[in-house]
Amino acid sequence: MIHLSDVNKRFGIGTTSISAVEGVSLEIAKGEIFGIIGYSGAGKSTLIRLLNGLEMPTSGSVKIGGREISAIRGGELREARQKVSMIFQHFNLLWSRTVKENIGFPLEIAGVRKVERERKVAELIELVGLSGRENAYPSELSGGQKQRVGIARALANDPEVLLCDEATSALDPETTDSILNLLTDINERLGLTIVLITHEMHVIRKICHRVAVMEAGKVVEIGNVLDVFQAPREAITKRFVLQVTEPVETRQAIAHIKEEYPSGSLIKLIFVGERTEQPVLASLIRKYDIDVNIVQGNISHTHGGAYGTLLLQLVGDADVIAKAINYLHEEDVKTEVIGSD
Ligand SMILES: Nc1ncnc2c1ncn2[C@@H]1O[C@H](COP(=O)(O)OP(=O)(O)OP(=O)(O)O)[C@@H](O)[C@H]1O
Repeated sequence: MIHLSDVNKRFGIGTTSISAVEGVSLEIAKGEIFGIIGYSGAGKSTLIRLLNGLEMPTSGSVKIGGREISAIRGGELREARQKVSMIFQHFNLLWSRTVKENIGFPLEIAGVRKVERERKVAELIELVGLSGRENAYPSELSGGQKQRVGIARALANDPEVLLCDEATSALDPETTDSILNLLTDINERLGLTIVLITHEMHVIRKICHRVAVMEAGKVVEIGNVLDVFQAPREAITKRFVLQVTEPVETRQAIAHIKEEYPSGSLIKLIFVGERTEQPVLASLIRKYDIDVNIVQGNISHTHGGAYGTLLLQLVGDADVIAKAINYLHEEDVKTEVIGSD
């Protein structure tokens, strides 16, 4: 559906030019939810703007549905752009228009007749769960409802690709989840390809099939979300994964435990897929003469399956602890020793 080949985008001229996107090649399949994560300035917005033809690459090729966006102009480019819609962090709604009128706006521009427009708007209002709010103005809506209007408006022209630019960054966690559920639902129902950019790993974990990590204009890591969670390669990816698996409180708790209980070993167990449901810990306690303290545990659900971590403090003879860790390996549970006396 989307094909980028060695795409570069530079801004400015001569020595003052800056490379916003550098040597990016990637393919996004039809119906995929693809996430691009990176810190501020990594080049995410520029990359997403290259996908809807708002920016043209300095070099390289950007193809959507087989059409070379960087090679077409005028009416053909406008038509290609209609196949790619976008939603924004701050919704970009028209404040003087009602929900209905905002959603119908792209249809009005496209010259769709009133009867047909009203039918389509009613269908979209139902799809995004805004029934009853048709005549409200944006100022009367919550953040989540505003984004629902943004989504409905983006879907009005039956796009093939939906680009989401930090679409949940201005929302609270609960509303974020409801919008992410809506995007998943739309992806499944309409087979829509979704490309989203974010700086939050939670968003990637919750809805994306694959993820690309961007740093200084380059894609430094790419893969299935579950694979990246299990085995992040780059330092920056590890930091993003920690956002979800080890929040700041956990890191503080680990530091505290290391101080309070300097004996034994502090280890992290990583469970993937079906392993998250097996009683490995109970067997460990039964089999080995060690004390086991549970420090923290959580399970994250991704599109590709479950991913869980458990932090344990093992206290006992060093060789028994080594045997216990070996047993965990035999049971296919990955471990990481965080500290030992
Ligand atoms: N129109 C422009 N002119 C000059 N420099 C630009 C332009 N747009 C982006 N840049 C620069 O390109 C780099 C990448 O910016 P970009 O906005 O794509 O990053 P980002 O990952 O989306 O960050 P953010 O989340 O803060 O928007 C930055 O150094 C930025 O200053």
